[in-house]
Amino acid sequence: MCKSYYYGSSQEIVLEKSTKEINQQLTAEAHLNKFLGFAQTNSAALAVYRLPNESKLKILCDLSGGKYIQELNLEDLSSGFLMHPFRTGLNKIVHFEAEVLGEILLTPNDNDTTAEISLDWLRSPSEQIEAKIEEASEFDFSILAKNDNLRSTFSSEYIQMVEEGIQSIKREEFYKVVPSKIKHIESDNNVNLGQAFINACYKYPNAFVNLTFSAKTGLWLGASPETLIEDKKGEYFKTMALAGTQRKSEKSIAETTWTQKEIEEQAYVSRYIINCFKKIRLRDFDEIGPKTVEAGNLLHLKTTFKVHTESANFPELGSVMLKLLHPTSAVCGMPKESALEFISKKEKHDRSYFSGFMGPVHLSGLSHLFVNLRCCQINNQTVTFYAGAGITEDSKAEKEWEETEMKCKVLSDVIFGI
Ligand SMILES: C=C(O[C@@H]1C=C(C(=O)O)C=C[C@H]1O)C(=O)O
Repeated sequence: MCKSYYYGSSQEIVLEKSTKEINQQLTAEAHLNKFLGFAQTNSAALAVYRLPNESKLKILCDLSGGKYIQELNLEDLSSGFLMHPFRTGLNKIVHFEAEVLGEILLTPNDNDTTAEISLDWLRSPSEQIEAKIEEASEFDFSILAKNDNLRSTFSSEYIQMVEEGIQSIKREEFYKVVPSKIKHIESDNNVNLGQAFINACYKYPNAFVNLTFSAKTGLWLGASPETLIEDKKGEYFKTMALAGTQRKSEKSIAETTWTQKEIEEQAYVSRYIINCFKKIRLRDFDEIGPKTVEAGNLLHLKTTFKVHTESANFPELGSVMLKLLHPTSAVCGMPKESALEFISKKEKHDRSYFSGFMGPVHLSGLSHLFVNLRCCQINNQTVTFYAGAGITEDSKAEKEWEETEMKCKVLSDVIFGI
């Protein structure tokens, strides 16, 4: 067995494949379930993810269980995975160090999850840890928190919140707000997380599919369509304005039409991003869109913003923009402060990591953070789905409720088939 690891600076590791493969007899889902069991029994933090349109999934493990970050400064972080809640306070920013890194190649159009799949180490654990992963027992859901006092948001409550949002917009308190809801589904603690993750990878090829676990953040599964920042060192910086939602129909993407309400709703997000650029006097960027894009069974409007880092001469652009962007008007509203105040007053649940952001940092020169959407938290006996919808003056409350139902379905489909 030959292992070869190439480390760059202390902050950054350059990923090179080692030639060692373990346990050829396992399927991809079985590998993932073993890692989950290992992380739980050894108090480690685990992030499994598949970047949009990639065929490889990455497994990242921090044996110390991850660290709390008080003040987020992207440049100070070492190679790893970042989890940031919607609002800090009760929930904290947590960084998982890339101590152990592996990858699995998912073959295209191969829905056969029973196929044997090899795991390649990019950063290998010790022999002792490897043995522990191989021997790991099943993940025990009954050790997770029991959310007895939480219940699903009623449609009547959500509709009332939307109506109140529309009234506030008419009073010119803000232009746009994004109220969210939660939906609990009983699980009997029999969710096959590995299988749900692999299903999501095949079903949502252009999403950021993620499965994370740590005692500090809990257990989350998601398939996000939205980049918050993509920062490729010395090359480019990207962000996107994603908003406006409709169900995918028979029509082709080119034939899809949008109403004034959706066009305006998405334009607010674009304008918000351009305002952030203005604040730092950045004028030289490419603006691509708005274009119609698919996100599972839904369609959105998307504008991509790209900055060539070298010509902009702004080495800390990623960090600076992250602070300015979050929470964007795609998940909060515009102006940010008054929309946030509305959300804090009216929503009865804690958003936790939903509509926060997460993703790999400083891995092969790339930090790619996604807005945590189309996600759920898995607890003891329940799975909690989160979804929101952008409200403008022309919103129809019942339609917005239906939109949140469709968004919850993105993940409930891969977990429960409903
Ligand atoms: C808030 C969510 O999604 C966001 C809101 C959208 C909208 O209001 O149309 C569309 C995409 C996302 O930016 C969610 O998925 O929960």
